[in-house]
Amino acid sequence: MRDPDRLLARAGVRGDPDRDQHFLVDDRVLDRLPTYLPDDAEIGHLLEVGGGTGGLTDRLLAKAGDDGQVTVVERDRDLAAFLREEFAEEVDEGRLTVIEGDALSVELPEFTASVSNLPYGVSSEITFRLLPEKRPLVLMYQQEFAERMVAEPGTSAYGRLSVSTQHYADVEIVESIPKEAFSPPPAVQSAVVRAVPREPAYEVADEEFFLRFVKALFTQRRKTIRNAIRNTAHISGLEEPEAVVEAADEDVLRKRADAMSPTAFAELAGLALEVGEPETDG
Ligand SMILES: C[S@@+](CC[C@H](N)C(=O)[O-])C[C@H]1O[C@@H](n2cnc3c(N)ncnc32)[C@H](O)[C@@H]1O
Repeated sequence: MRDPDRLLARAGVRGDPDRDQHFLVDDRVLDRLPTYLPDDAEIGHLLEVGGGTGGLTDRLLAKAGDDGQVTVVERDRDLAAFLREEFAEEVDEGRLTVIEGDALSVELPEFTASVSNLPYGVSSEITFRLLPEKRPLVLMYQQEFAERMVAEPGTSAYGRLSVSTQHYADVEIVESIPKEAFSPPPAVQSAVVRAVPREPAYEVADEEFFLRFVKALFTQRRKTIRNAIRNTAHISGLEEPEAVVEAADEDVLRKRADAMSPTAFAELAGLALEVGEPETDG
């Protein structure tokens, strides 16, 4: 395996925190990251968002093996050029593709799994690009963000992020990473989250509405669901919030958003779609 300190030296860069550049320089952490993929994950095509100086790219190429491939998306032009040069052999063999561009807007390949140390400034947006692809993900975040993703109902960290993440996948924090594992060290501790996709317990016909509805109800997390549905129709886009209140179970209406499981949210969103006449973008 390539030494991450040497890669950093060869790349001749200093990570720039303003551009979300914190490079992993701890060999042991780098070695462990791919091992967090579930045992039955398909390894054929691994995606890495934010390649940096290539420490993780190197491990992913080893994980993918001679028959597999890796695609790295890197926004920084110099780093993308460095990756192509450093891994020239793998690029020539067709085992590595380096896409220079913004992971929020470039076309992503059909990957089978992703392992990435995400740019923290756009963690949320990237996560919601990757989750709907329904592939296993091992992603690194700021600790506090990771805790919100995996939080359970009734806890202070539970919110919109927890519900919308857990709708798509079973998620858990598999490791916390100290700042010293990075160069330059970020301001806060990091955590690795494993997300294993599964069929939602309740499929909502319009996912965009579901996410908007959850967002709306959490703007009033201290109110009952009954009042939150009524008060947030301008956010959820429900034309007939009262019809939803009439059709929903009393047990649900009495709860607060932070006590509702992701499945309960999905069921309520399904009902709201049926009777609440939500506005649609189309
Ligand atoms: C936290 S660093 C991780 C680098 C490397 N994977 C590692 O673990 O050492 C994030 C990387 O993402 C890149 N980056 C930042 N914003 C990006 C974006 N919107 N799209 C693609 N790459 C981005 C940065 O230039 C940086 O190299």
